[in-house]
Amino acid sequence: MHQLNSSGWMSNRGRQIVASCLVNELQVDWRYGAAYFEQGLIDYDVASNWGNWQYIAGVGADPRGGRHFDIDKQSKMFDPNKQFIKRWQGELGSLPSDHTNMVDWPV
Ligand SMILES: Cc1cc2nc3c(=O)[nH]c(=O)nc-3n(C[C@H](O)[C@H](O)[C@H](O)COP(=O)(O)OP(=O)(O)OC[C@H]3O[C@@H](n4cnc5c(N)ncnc54)[C@H](O)[C@@H]3O)c2cc1C
Repeated sequence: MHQLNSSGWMSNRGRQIVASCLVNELQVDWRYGAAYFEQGLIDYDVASNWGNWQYIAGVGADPRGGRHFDIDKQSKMFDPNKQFIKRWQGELGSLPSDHTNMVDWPV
């Protein structure tokens, strides 16, 4: 979220992970996340954004559930040396890796 907030961009994997986190760990209505991405993404596109949020939330045209990303597993697979986390985590850098909160979300 720090990357999105400061640059307006995030990788596809990052978007999927934070969307899953908002919906599953934080139990927030996916539409708040989609609206937040809409105002923050430099490549915002109505169909890609809202369609991908629906996909992660398991609603819409393809309402299959179970798209819950395991944050620790994703981190170990794609950021094993925690370079990305260290680069973007900012003031949360000293907290445990399993720490999730709403500090960067507009809720
Ligand atoms: C929750 C969420 C919101 C998103 N919102 C947007 C958005 O507002 N605008 C947007 O352009 N993309 C959106 N995407 C799709 C995707 O994240 C970006 O297109 C991708 O990150 C762009 O990076 P890239 O150019 O390196 O693409 P690459 O990963 O190299 O892919 C090449 C091209 O394929 C297309 N593409 C790749 N993955 C997706 C995908 N999951 N859905 C649709 N197209 C894809 C893009 O046009 C991209 O330029 C969203 C994805 C998620 C999970």
